[in-house]
Amino acid sequence: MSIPTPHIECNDSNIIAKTVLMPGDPLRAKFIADTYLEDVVQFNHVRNMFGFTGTYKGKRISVMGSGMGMPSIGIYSFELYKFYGVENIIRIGSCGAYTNDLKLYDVILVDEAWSQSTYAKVQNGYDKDVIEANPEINDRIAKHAEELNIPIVRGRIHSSDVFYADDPNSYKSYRDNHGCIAAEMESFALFANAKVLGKKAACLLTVSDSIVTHEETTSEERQNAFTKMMEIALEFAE
Ligand SMILES: O=P(O)(O)O[C@H]1O[C@H](CO)[C@@H](O)[C@H]1O
Ligand SMILES: O=c1cc[nH]c(=O)[nH]1
Repeated sequence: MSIPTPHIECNDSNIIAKTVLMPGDPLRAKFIADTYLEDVVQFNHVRNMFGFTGTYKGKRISVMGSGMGMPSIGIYSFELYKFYGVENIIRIGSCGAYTNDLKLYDVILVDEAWSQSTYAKVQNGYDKDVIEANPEINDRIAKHAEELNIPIVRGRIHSSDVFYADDPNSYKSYRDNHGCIAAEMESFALFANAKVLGKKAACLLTVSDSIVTHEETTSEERQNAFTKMMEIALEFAE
C-alpha cells in the first residue's frame, strides 16, 4: 500500500504534520481549523472525513476526524501512522461520565483504555483488555494543562463498542469492577495501532453527558464548545 490510501486522498505526506489531533466528529475538526488555525490546507474530503493542516501560534499541526467507533479510528489512525509518517495522534473526544464526581465539560486525560473489543487481538494478537496511552505524551499534556490553568482528571476509561446499552445499569460493573470513570468508543483501537506500529497516542475527553444523572449537552455543543481540550492539545503544534 502506498499513498494516497483508500480513505485519505492526500498524495504528499509532507502536507500532514507529525502530530494529528483526532476528534470523532469531522465537523469538530473543521471547527478547530476554522477557529484556531492559520494558513489552512484541507488534505482530506473522502467520505467527508475532513482533515486539515495549519499553523497554531506559528507552528504546524494537523486535525482530522476519526468517525465513531473502533473500526473507523482503526482505519484512519493506521493509514496516518503507517503511510503518512504521522508520529503522534491525540484523540480529542466526548465521553459519558460513569461517576457522580464528573460534571459536564470536565476534561479527562486518559491513562489507559479498558475494552471488551477484539480490535487489538484481531489486528495484532494482543489479548489483554487494557492498553495504556503513551506516558511521555501524557506528561506533556498534563504540563500544558497546568500552564493553561485547565483542570484535568486522569483515569482509566471504558472504550466501548456500544453507545446504547440495553441494561441502563451495566455501567456500574465497568466502574466498580474495572475502574472506568467514563465511556467513549475509540481510544483502545487507537492505542493498539500506536503500540503495534511503534508510534505514540493519547486521548483527551470532555464529558458530554452523565450516564449516572442523565444530564447531557447538545450536538452543537459537542461539535463546537469543547474548547478546553482542544486548546491543551493544540499546544502540540511544532
Ligand atoms: O465525540 P467523539 O470524539 O465522536 O467521541 C464520542 O462520541 C461518539 C458517540 O456520540 C463516539 O465516537 C464517542 O467516542
Ligand atoms: O461513547 C460515548 C460518548 C459520550 N457519551 C456516552 O455515553 N458514550
